Parts: sequence; structure tokens; C-alpha cells
Amino acid sequence: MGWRKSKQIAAEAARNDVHKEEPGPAVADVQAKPLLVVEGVERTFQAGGQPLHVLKGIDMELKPRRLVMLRGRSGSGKTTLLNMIGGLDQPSKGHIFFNDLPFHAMSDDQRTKVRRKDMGFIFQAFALMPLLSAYENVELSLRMAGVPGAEWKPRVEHCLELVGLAKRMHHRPFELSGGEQQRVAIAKAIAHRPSLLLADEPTAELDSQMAAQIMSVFQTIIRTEQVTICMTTHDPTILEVADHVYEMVDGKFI
Ligand SMILES: Nc1ncnc2c1ncn2[C@@H]1O[C@H](COP(=O)(O)OP(=O)(O)OP(=O)(O)O)[C@@H](O)[C@H]1O
Repeated sequence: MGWRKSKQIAAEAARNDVHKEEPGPAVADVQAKPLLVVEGVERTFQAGGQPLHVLKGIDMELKPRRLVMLRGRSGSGKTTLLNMIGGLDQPSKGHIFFNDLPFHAMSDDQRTKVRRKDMGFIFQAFALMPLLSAYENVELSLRMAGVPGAEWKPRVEHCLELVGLAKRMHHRPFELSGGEQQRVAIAKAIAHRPSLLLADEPTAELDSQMAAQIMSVFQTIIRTEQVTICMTTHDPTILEVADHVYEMVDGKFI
């Protein structure tokens, strides 16, 4: 359901349905506290001795269990913003709150701890270990997240099933298609149960059919794993599955 649509339904329910004791899911969803808040964020780099203003005052929020897309031309600042949301970089000005934690004021180490526990990342190039099977790749991320060994097997199998690769879990990346490799990367990114998944152009290397499969997997994991997804894209054909699209032009949303 689109963001606007769920908002409309929530407003209507609030107006008409005064007898209901419990709010319906749409109402609960709209009222949910944001997982992430970005306020007046600016980012300036020094390039060739000159300041380069890449982000020029960004405000946004990510509500739980939403699929949010950042769209914009190459160089408009999407990756810079995604890095900031993921705590990989800090704003020159403005505030970022993740789960109420002030990312803009925290040290690298503090942000790294939060990121390892509560965030997952997916990139354009699938970032898998080439000599490890799909299973071993996902298991590795649990090992690195410090998840107890007894939980690995059921969790790895569950995540690979969720992305539709139960039958291919012992294949290595070169034995899988690009779309399948990206699905392993998704299983790897969600294995430690993050609340936020950040994806930088996750469909850029894929044909339209594989891209549609990735978007369908994203919709599944939002529902079943209660994750929020924020992704960048150039691809106009996948925008329709987004709950909300932020359009970026030259470091600002329009
Ligand atoms: N560390 C840095 N130092 C200097 N300039 C940078 C740095 N990181 C990004 N930039 C510049 O900021 C601008 C925005 O880059 P960014 O990667 O955020 O754009 P984008 O919208 O993600 O582009 P694409 O779609 O091509 O990935 C570019 O002009 C880039 O060269």
C-alpha cells in the first residue's frame, strides 16, 4: 500500500470509526514513531582546496516497515546521504537521529556499534566472498555480528528461504545469476535482524525481471522481518513499489 493511501485510510478510520477500541494496522503504522529522522543536514567536502556543498539542507524521516527510495541523477548526493544515514559519515551541519540516538554527535566507534547491531547494507556489486557458498556467506555475517553459533543454522536457512534460494544454498557466487547473487547479499544483510536496511543502487546491475524479483523480496522482508528499507535508484520502473520517493536534485529534495 502506498504511503499516501495508508495515510488517507488512517485519517478516514480516525474520523469515522469512533467505536473501534484498537486502531487498525494502517492507523498504527501511520502513528508509528520514525525509526530515523534527518533534520537540516548539510555536507560539504573540500575538493581541490574549494568547498563542495553536496547536501544542502535535507529533511526526511523513515517510518518503521517502509520501503523508501532516494531518486536522482548521478552526482545529486544520494550516496552521500545514504552514508550519513548509515553512520559511515557525519553531517557538516544538521541532525540525524536513529532510534533516538544522535548520530551527528556520536563517535565513529559508537556509530559502528549501532550499525553492526541494527543495520544491514546492500551494494550495487553484490559484495559476496567468492570462495564461500551462499550458506557460508550468510553464516559469515552472523559470525561477524557475534550471534551465538547455535542460532546460525536455522537463521541462515530461514534467510535463504525468504529470498527464494533454499535450493541453491550450497552454490558459490559464480554458480549463481546476478539476481541470485543479489538475493544472497540480501539474506546476508538481514541475517542479524537489523531494523534498517540500506541499499545503494541494488538493481543497477540487473535486468528488469531480476530487478522486479529483488523488489518483491524487499516487500517480503519488510512484512516478515519488520525491516525498514531505504534505497537509492536511477530506475524509474521500480519506483511504483515504493511507499515514498524522495527526489533529489543538486543536494536538495524537490
Ligand atoms: N569524499 C568526497 N570528497 C569530495 N567530493 C565528494 C566526496 N564524496 C562525494 N563527493 C562528491 O559529491 C557529489 C555527490 O556524490 P554522490 O556519490 O553522493 O552522488 P550520487 O547521487 O550517489 O551519484 P551516483 O548516482 O552516480 O552514485 C559528487 O560530485 C561527488 O564527486
